Amino acid sequence: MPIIEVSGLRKAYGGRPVVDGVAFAVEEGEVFGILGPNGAGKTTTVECVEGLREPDAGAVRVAGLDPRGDRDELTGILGVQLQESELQEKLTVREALELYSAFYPDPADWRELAERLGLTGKLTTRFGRLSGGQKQRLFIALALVGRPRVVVLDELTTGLDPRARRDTWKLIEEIRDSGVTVLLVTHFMEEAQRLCDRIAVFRQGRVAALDTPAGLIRRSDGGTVISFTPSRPLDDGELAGLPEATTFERRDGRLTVRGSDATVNAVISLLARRQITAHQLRVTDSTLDDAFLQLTEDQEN
Ligand SMILES: Nc1ncnc2c1ncn2[C@@H]1O[C@H](COP(=O)(O)OP(=O)(O)OP(=O)(O)O)[C@@H](O)[C@H]1O
Repeated sequence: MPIIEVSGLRKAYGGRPVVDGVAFAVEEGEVFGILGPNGAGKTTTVECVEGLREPDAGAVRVAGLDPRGDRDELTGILGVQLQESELQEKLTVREALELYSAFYPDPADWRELAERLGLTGKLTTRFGRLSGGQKQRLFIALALVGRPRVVVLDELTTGLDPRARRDTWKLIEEIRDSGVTVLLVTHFMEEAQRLCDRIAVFRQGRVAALDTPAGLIRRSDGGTVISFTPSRPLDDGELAGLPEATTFERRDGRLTVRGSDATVNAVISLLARRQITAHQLRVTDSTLDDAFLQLTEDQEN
């Protein structure tokens, strides 16, 4: 049984639907990503999962519980990343951890969490004096202190420097490895590609696509990209005849061909047959960025 089930979810503000028939199911132990342009309905959806907003229609279940009807029970299962404003500036890290531990009957050892999150040296520091990255670590610790089965992280690494972001990714992987299910809203494609087992791409209040990162990339026309500067010009007719090639373009003498592995092999044998050398040859996979842009290109913000 999926640990999170959302079906037919609808929410409108002032008669304007912002979530319009969203459905997805998250399996226990997954890192499930929600991607989408600004205003696509991601936060509204996760807040319905958290029980913070009331859907107009549809059903949400977390471990079989109704997030609004079974709020008390849900608190023991679901860990939610806090927003900054929800902590007082003067609270120290230790006080915050102790306070939140007291909310749960069987909390995790907050000292161990602080250690795992690199906060041991900051226990007496007031919240208002923590850096952005340290605050994020504290929010993760607070989301985990109740030993949740599911954590919801909404734009967790926004505002973090590249190192803090990478450290946070490692943490999410550790959380996942300890068996916790993670629902992750993010705008960072690299983050989604690295962390998520599956991703729902939202567009205008609906799920435009739901697949693994690799599956989403495969669906886009991108595929594999080979680019090189040929030592002699290549004929358009020969390029057009390459198997599974979707597009080719020339810029400043450099040729870029999109297609599949078969296209790449055909390009290499064509070059060998014509005794053409490929300078600065690069073969890359198209990225989640490409897939995301294609899936969401017509959303009006
Ligand atoms: N309380 C509210 N009252 C009126 N409109 C709202 C309210 N909350 C959200 N909206 C609108 O609903 C739409 C979806 O908002 P939501 O926050 O769910 O989007 P999002 O996908 O999380 O966007 P972002 O990536 O910018 O965080 C937006 O157009 C937003 O302006």
